[in-house]
Amino acid sequence: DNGGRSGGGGRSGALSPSPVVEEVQRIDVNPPKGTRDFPPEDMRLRTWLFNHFREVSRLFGFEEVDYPVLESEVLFIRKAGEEIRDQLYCFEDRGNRRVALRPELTPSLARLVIQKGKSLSLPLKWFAIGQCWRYERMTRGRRREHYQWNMDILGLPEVTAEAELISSIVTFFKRIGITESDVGFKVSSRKVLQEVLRCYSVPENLFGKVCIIIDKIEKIPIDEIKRELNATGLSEEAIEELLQVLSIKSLTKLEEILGGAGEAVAELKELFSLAEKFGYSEWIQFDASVVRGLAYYTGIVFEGFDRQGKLRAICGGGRYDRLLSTFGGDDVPACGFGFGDAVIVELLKEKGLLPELNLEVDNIVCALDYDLQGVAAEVATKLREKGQSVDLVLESKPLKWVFKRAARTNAQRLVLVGNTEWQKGMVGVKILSSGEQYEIKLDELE
Ligand SMILES: Nc1ccc(Br)nc1
Repeated sequence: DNGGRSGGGGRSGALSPSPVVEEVQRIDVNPPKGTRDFPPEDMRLRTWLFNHFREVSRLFGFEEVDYPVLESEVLFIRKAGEEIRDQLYCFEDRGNRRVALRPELTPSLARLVIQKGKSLSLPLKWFAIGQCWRYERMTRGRRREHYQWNMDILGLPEVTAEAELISSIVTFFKRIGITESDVGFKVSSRKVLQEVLRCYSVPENLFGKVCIIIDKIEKIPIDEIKRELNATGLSEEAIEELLQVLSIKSLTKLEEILGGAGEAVAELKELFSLAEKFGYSEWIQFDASVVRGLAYYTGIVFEGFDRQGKLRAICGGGRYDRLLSTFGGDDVPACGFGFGDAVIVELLKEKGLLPELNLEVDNIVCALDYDLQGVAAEVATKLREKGQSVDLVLESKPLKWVFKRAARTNAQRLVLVGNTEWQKGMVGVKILSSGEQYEIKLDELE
């Protein structure tokens, strides 16, 4: 029903009979397993979230970057037993190249920094929001893609970099109404682990593997953790000492155990002192059990958690000073974090903080006769040149239909182009919130 209005124009009511076509089997119109569509109402929430990511990144003076979602598989082949490796979305392309859909953004950043080499002036502060992938057996029915906000600082060995990154995440949380009573950061340093392992002369090359096993400490039974640690060659004594140290939740206690000479305690003390200055002391706590699940972290690590303990980690990050050399590049001190788009939405739902996001349009412009469609286009163009959004009705529709659409699109103003008014060079205007209506010359419309 095209509801044709008075006047010519528009297509005839009856469509010419379509040619006979064979029955077409309907395709599966759902997105591939583990992936999402973003219809308008979901896209509004995603845009709202990403706009906060971008605004915080801008406030902190970071530059936006991006990389291909498809990377050479070699970027992600690490032998530390990481889940991210086991679930790599990798395949052989038609040129017989081993490629992967990126599971994270940091290796791409490292690749680009090596590629740019000396042309980059350090320190660099880059941020990205990118879709990341995993290939997980759908038995667990979990998602295969998510968007991650990353912020990274390269070229700064000082702990001020980690302190700045945590400050940026706190800033983000505050902007969306999340407080320190909702969320905290568990902070530690892999140098704690390193210092314990060195006491038992555990070879450096086991460090990554041990970290990945320990990262599972709250996810699998402790006996399994001990078994896996034992399988790396750690002695029973070393395992016991390690687990003892990992249960420490106070920096003072850690200092008693490790002594004050090591880098781990010194760096963490500096971080907590900087947190005071940044004003987010209430948000962070030392927790030696935090190691994070990526093999390349070398120093301070942190993760955002919900204090009710209902959700998975909200975000996480840390220092990774040795990543570039694993790709044959010259090492550059580096730290960064990843912040996914899924857990944060669950948290906002939990806290009743999901924003009401409706479609907004300034004007809906409609010609009352199809012959005036050109004038309506002129009106729309003038308003758009003034920066006003216009939903231009592109067909002959009854006024009832126009009002219904105006209500659905939350249009602020209805501009009607009718012959009577247009004879006088005027258009009709109706303010939809108040019902006020008037005629006005086109060039006075603003
Ligand atoms: N790394 C990664 C990628 C995609 C999803 Br969903 N989760 C984790």
